[in-house]
Amino acid sequence: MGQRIPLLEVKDFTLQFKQYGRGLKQIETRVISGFTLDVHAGEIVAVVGASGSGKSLLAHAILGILPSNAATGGSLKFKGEELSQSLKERLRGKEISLIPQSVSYLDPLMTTGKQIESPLRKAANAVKSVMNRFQLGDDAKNKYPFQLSGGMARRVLIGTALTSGAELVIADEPTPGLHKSMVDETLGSLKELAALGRGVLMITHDIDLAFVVADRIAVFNKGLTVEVADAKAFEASPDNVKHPYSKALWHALPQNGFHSVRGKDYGEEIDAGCDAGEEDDA
Ligand SMILES: Nc1ncnc2c1ncn2[C@@H]1O[C@H](COP(=O)(O)OP(=O)(O)OP(=O)(O)O)[C@@H](O)[C@H]1O
Ligand code: NI
Repeated sequence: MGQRIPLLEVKDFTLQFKQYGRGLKQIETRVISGFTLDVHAGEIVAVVGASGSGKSLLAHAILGILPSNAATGGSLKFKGEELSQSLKERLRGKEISLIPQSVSYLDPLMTTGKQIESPLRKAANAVKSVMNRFQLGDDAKNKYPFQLSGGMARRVLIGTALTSGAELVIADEPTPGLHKSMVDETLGSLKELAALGRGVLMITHDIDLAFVVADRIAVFNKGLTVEVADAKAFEASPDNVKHPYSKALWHALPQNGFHSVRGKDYGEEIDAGCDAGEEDDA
């Protein structure tokens, strides 16, 4: 990727929570330690890690939407500029867009059509094509979030991020519960964004999804990057990755024998399965 300045640069990033223990004693819990990663324009980088390992918090830190008891260290830069809270707020939804993990991020007071339209001003054609692509027909357009099924709400979130024109799209577990065809549309859309020169950070616990779209895969375990690997090489063989945790993720895949690795080395059971419950609205 040469000397180009990355779109997103995460360096020695740490995240901890202040919580009250017994007797009002404050304790700090470290969730992310020394995380380093960059995303260049035109590439898809996946962050793969187990549930509860801090992946969503990383996304929320980049967007400036962390809970108030969180404190961070290290550096987050967008196009070479340190991301202060005020810069994050200026970029959010414009140059940096999030496909959130939870559908509760939809604005309850805005119809589907308006949500998808809102990051833009008047690109009616773009809105229409996204609505068609994600099977959100004219009837969906006038619905409010409480009237949408889970799968439909998820498609609205994806559509909203796609029309935003953002240079960096962060997709936090974008596909659970979607039909296979919609999973393919979503992954295809992320690839198109990268082909258009945008950067995509895709967060997932499902390494197979990462193999389908990512150029590079950052393996994340308990808030630490254990390594950043070339996606194609990683998919081809566990010999192409260095860390035992990455190798174990590969072996845990169904097509590689489903060797679930019990956790004494990693502190948890590695689950490479996909939790894809089928979409509930068709
Ligand atoms: N406000 C908070 N105070 C204390 N701990 C928190 C807070 N919010 C999140 N955590 C903890 O931080 C950890 C990481 O959470 P996060 O949601 O980033 O995980 P994740 O990797 O996205 O998991 P999943 O794959 O399930 O989405 C969790 O163990 C969670 O309990
Ligand atoms: Ni998460």
